[in-house]
Amino acid sequence: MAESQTTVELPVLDISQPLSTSKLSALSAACKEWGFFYITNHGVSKDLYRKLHSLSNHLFNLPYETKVKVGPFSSIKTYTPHFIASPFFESFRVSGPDFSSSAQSSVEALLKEPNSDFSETLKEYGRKMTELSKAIVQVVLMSLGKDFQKKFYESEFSKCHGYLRIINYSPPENVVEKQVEGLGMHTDMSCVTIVYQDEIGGLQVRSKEGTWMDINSCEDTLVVNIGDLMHAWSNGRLRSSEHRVVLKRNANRFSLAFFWCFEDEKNISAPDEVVGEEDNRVYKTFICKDYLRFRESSEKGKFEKVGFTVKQFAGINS
Ligand SMILES: O=C(O)CCC(=O)C(=O)O
Ligand SMILES: [Fe+2]
Repeated sequence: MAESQTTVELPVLDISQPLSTSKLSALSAACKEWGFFYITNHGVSKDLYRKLHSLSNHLFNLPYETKVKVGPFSSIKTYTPHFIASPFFESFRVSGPDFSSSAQSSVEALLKEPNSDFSETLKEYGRKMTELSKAIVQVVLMSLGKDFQKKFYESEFSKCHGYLRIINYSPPENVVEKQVEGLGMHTDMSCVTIVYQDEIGGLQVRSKEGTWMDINSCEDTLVVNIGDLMHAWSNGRLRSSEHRVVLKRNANRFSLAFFWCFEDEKNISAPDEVVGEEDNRVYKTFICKDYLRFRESSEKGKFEKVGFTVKQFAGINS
C-alpha cells in the first residue's frame, strides 16, 4: 500500500458562534473539494471522551463468545465482529433517538450485573451529537446558498435521525513495517457524519485525483464529513468523499462515528434552487431506504471495495 505523505488543510469552524462570511466561504470550498472539515467548541468535554473510551474498552475486552450475543446473528445486532469490515475492526452500534435504551439493551445482553453507566453516558453523547448534527446541517445549507437554511432546513431535514458507531481498531503486530487498512475505502450513507478519532490519527480522505491525504487528529476538534445522502440532495455540489482508516502504529485506535441520516421513507431530490438555473440534474429522485438496501446488498462480504455508491444507484448518465 502506498504511504501517504500529505496532510489535508481543512477549515476549523467554531460551531458555538455564528459564522462570518469568510468562514462560510471557506466551508463552502472545503465541502466542494473535500467534503470534510473540522469543528471546535463542540461542547463535549475531555472527561466525557475519557469515560466513553473506558466504558467502551470494557465491552471490547469481553470475550468473543460474549460479544457475539449482540452480534450479526443475534436479535440485537449491535456488535460487528472482526473480519466483517476488516480483520482489525470491531464496533458497537447505539441508535437514536433513545440512545439510552439502545445502549442498555446491548449492556443487558453483555454484562451479568446491571450497569447504567454506559447507557447514561451514551444518552449524554447522543444528545450532544444530535444537537451538533442539526447545527452542522444548518451551516452547510448556509454555505450552499443564501437563505437555504431558512428555506430548506425545516421542510427537508427536520425528520433526520442519528446512530453512533463505537469502533476499536486492533492492528497486527507488524504494523510498523507495513501500514494496514483498519477500514477500507468507502463513502458514508449519511447526510453528515461527526467523527471523534483519538490522538493516534489514521483517518485519510482521497483527493479527486486519487491521492490519500491524512486528516490529522487535533485536540478538542471533531471531524465532520458529508455523506452520500447530502451529496445527492445537493445535486453533487457537496462532495461525499471516499475515505479510509490506516493503522500506522502498533496500538489500539478508538473512534466514534455519528451518522446523521434522512428518515427511511424520504424522497431524496435536490430542490430546483439547489440545482440552479442550468437545470443540470445529476441524480434521479430516490427513496432513502432503497439506497440503504442497495448498499447493504452490494456490500456483503466486501465492505472494503465499495464500488457501489449513490452514483451507480441514482446517477443520471453514469
Ligand atoms: O474510525 C474512523 O475514524 C472513521 C470511521 C468511518 O469512516 C466510518 O465508520 O464510516
Ligand atoms: Fe466513514
